[in-house]
Amino acid sequence: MDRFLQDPESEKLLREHNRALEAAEALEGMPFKPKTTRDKLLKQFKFRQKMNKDKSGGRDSLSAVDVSFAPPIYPPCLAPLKDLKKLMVKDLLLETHHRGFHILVRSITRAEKMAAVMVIAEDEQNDAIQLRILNGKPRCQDGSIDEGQILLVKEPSLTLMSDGEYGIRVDHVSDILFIPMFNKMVPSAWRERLPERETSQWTAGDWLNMGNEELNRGKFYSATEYYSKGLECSPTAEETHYLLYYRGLAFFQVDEWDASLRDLDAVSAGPKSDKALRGKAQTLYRLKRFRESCDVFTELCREHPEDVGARSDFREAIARLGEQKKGVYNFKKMQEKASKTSPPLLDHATWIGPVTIRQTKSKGRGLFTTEAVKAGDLLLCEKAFAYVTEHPSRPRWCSTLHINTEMRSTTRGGQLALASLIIEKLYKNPSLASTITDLHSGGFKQVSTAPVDGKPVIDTFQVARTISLNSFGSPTSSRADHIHDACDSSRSSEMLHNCGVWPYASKLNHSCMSNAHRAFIGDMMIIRAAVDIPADTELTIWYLLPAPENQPMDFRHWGFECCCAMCADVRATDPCILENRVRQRAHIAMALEKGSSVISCKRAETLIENLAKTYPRPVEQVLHLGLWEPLTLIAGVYASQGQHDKAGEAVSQALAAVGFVLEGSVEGPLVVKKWGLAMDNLVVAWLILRKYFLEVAPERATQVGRYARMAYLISVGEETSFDATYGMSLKVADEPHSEENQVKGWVV
Ligand SMILES: C[S@@+](CC[C@H](N)C(=O)[O-])C[C@H]1O[C@@H](n2cnc3c(N)ncnc32)[C@H](O)[C@@H]1O
Repeated sequence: MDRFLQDPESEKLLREHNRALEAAEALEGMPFKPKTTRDKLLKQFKFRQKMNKDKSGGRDSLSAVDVSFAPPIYPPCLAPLKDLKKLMVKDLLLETHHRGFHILVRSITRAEKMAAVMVIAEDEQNDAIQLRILNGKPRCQDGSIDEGQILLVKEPSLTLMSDGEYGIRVDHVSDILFIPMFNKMVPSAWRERLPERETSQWTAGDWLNMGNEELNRGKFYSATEYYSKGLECSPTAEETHYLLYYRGLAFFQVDEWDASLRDLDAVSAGPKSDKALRGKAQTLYRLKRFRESCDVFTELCREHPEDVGARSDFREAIARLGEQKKGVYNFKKMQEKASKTSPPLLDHATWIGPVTIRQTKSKGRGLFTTEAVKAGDLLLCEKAFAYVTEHPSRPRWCSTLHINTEMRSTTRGGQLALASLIIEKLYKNPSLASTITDLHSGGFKQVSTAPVDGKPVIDTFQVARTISLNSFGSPTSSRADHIHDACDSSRSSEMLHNCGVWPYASKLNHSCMSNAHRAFIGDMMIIRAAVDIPADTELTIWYLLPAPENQPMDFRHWGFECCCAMCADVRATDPCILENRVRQRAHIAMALEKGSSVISCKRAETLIENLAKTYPRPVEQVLHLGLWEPLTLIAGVYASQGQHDKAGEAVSQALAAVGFVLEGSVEGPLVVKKWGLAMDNLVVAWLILRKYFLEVAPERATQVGRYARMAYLISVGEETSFDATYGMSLKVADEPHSEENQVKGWVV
């Protein structure tokens, strides 16, 4: 999740922006009289380019002071180009959306990529203007627009930019068209490279050669335009074959898999048909259509057994199909890969387990079990549809700051980048659009998604709203997070510096009394049952961790109020009692912080008893969540003193407070009859209990150790790394107590 900033600096920025915008709005409809000349605009732009380059250590400026602001919501242009009249820069009106018009310009600088892709462009009358493309860069995957590129903006909006200059702002990717030089709309004065009289005589073969030249130069978009033109010029069967084949390859290179597949599908038997088949299989793989990918690989291997290179790709496709069908993953390898790859994008398939999407009574859709499952069972393992990383070590000045004047908020974080990534992916591959448009969008009024001028229409604001309701922050791996938490209980949101969208898991609703738990390995989300769950039961997760002080949880961002027993109880509880709980917890923490003397432990015990009295209702009716932390804290202190009986007693009480029902003890086998909440340091709690059993009934300790593993499986998503994480600690715990045996960081 993005971080909402409330520091004075951000507040000031928001106020200044609001003032500037109000002043700008007062000028709506006034003629645009540029206060900055063409030369000055160019000079300012070049200065900014240099500053960015310096800040990013000489690399081109993909990072810099990124400030963006969300304008009032407006829909993308739905009109075809033929219905739009042409405008010049001098015709533009301030703070106006020029519905029914378009403007044709030529970039006179290279693009600068900050929060937006920015260029200075001129019209045919040499009037220059700043142009900013936000939320995606469909034609410039590296954020670059070459000098001389012809651009057409549909229904342009002239508005005040964050730097105080007026410019054309493009929020919807479908509102900007990249016009090839040979297009008839391009004025002859701008056609330096390809005079019209020349290209009008070209044959399909000429276009093919020109396309190949562009392909070899790595200008893939440009190449596709030449091949497309060639296909319009009555090509021979052989030329058609090559035009489609190379265009398919070029589309593949720029991640336009829908178009690539269409072309490679149409390449019939003939030269390069083995390569076309391989390209097709790879494209289907990218589209996660693993069954079809395997079918094409099978055909390829049958008809071209000499193509040994295809076999390793085929093996990967088979592995993905296996994951998709059976839900069997090599979690150990996944952990290794996630720890070594940045961003941690893992090449794995999604497995949908015994779950299905159904309508709930009051929460929209939800995810339900299709059969009874046990705590720890895998329910879903999903690959992120889109995922971005914002490293916390990234200096403040190069992190995106987003000002939303309408929502009156200033945020910093990855959601803006995530929205851009998704917009780009959908624009390039319309077949994927419904994955996002089907998600809950909080009642956002959707525009028609029918293509216009042969291109999909993407509403940026709809995607942004959907992302804000369906994306989640995530650690690079829950294991790393788990280790961090166990060593330092002061949980920091800075750990959640990645964010992504997992469309299937997005159907999970929240409950503080959740019965499922999500974990991450890179961009794979792993959902496991946190308790035993009957068939046909709605699964819920935590959107936010339940507050231990039992303050009412704030879900206004998602537009609901949690109705779980704990939240209902908090609402019904006298605020003085809630305040008392906060005070008691602070006193307990202070008592235990002061050292582990007998007196401080005794005082902490008394305070815990007092805290317990603030929960008048029995735990069967409402959990005593606020007791968990103090009880596990004191258990850790007792364990470190070798007082395992007291430690075991405190853990048993802590488990009961969060809903665990244990049966048996020293006399009989210890069995979890009912699982409670999947608390963060549950594993450590079980390990303290295990140590107690090692002292009093060693034959029971193994079972308790299994529960520790189970808690780890639920929390981290997999169990294979348990020994590496806790092995040393367990070994130490099994030995007689001594000061030196404490593994730094672990409380066991
Ligand atoms: C990520 S979506 C969850 C799936 C959603 N219910 C759907 O129909 O697609 C988040 C939205 O679900 C709804 N929601 C989630 N948990 C809820 C709860 N405990 N009570 C009411 N609504 C809830 C809210 O509308 C929230 O904005």
